Amino acid sequence: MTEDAQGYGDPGESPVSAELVTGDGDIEASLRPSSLDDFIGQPRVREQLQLVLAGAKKRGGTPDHILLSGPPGLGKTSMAMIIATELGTSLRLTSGPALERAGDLAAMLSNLVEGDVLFIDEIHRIARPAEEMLYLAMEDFRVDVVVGKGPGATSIPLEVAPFTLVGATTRSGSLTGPLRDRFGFTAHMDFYDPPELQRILLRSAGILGVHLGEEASAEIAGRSRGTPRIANRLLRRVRDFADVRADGVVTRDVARAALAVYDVDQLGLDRLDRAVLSALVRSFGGGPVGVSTLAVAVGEEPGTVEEVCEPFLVRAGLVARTPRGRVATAAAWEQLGLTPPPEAASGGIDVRVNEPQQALRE
Ligand SMILES: Nc1ncnc2c1ncn2[C@@H]1O[C@H](COP(=O)(O)OP(=O)(O)OP(=O)(O)O)[C@@H](O)[C@H]1O
Ligand SMILES: [Mg+2]
Repeated sequence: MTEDAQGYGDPGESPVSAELVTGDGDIEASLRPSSLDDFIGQPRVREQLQLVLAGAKKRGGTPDHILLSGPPGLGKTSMAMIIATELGTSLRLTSGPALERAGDLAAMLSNLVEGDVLFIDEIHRIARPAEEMLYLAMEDFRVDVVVGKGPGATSIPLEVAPFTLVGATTRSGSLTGPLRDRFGFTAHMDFYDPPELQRILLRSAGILGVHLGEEASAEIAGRSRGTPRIANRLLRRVRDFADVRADGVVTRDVARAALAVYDVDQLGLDRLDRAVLSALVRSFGGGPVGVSTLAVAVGEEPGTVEEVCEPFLVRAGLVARTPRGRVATAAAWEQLGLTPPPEAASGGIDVRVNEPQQALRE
């Protein structure tokens, strides 16, 4: 490890990490939207869910099982809680890793009351025996509990009260086919655009009692990587700065100064992201270069570069993955204040945001 490398700190603790980190917990709970109307963004998912829930209510039954899929910090847990609230039932919460043995799940299922929402977070990490038990429970609202071992083992059928399973996953691709097929509805959560993040920030500021100006909210929204969790975290860092070094009011300049202290740039890149980008452009002429070579250049583990930095650099259109290695796009050169060589890949455009406008013009 070089000294430089230590300077980046633990990537999981970066202010722009999308993962839940120490200190997020209690605050996040207080910032969760509590109804579908309160939930900002994801208009398609909200409309679809509204129909699923209203349909079930009208028929007086339980809704289909629901899978919420999408990257960390976009509101899956919040949405699961909203589903239970909207149905007027209670939420029983567990997670894939907690369901190690089938017995763990059987205990959970036998305690359900009719209409309950069973929320299994990180459902892709559920152990195989529990998963197989879940198939039957989802389909027929019963489970077979095996008692004893070997030839003397008997299987006792157990009724389960009709319930709605809500599963959340950041990796819907790792779900087995049979499990995925048993969900009647899958909601794909997508990254938020800056105006939506701005509304989320203004709402959070209201709850936390932070004086957040319109321009300041735009400044923070632009650096939040499309992720409400990051937006809310940056808001808290900016609030600290405003309370300690200013008069508590978050203006655009206060937000900028605060985010500079935390090394979060205009695009929401942190120090390690910028180091990777700089190595790619300055040391390797823009690539192509292999991810492990790139990792050595910044003194980080290849896994960290690949899983922590790269996804956002690619999404932001700064880096392209090619069969020959990683390549800097023209936007990456420009981001570093350099003139891109003519052969640099274009990229650099957030296709998702631009698409609808494009369609309107045609
Ligand atoms: N649409 C939204 N409106 C307002 N706040 C939101 C919204 N979506 C998420 N948040 C906030 O972002 C934070 C993270 O949301 P949540 O915990 O639901 O994400 P998640 O998708 O479950 O993440 P993970 O994959 O890490 O479990 C919460 O504090 C929540 O209040
Ligand atoms: Mg969650």
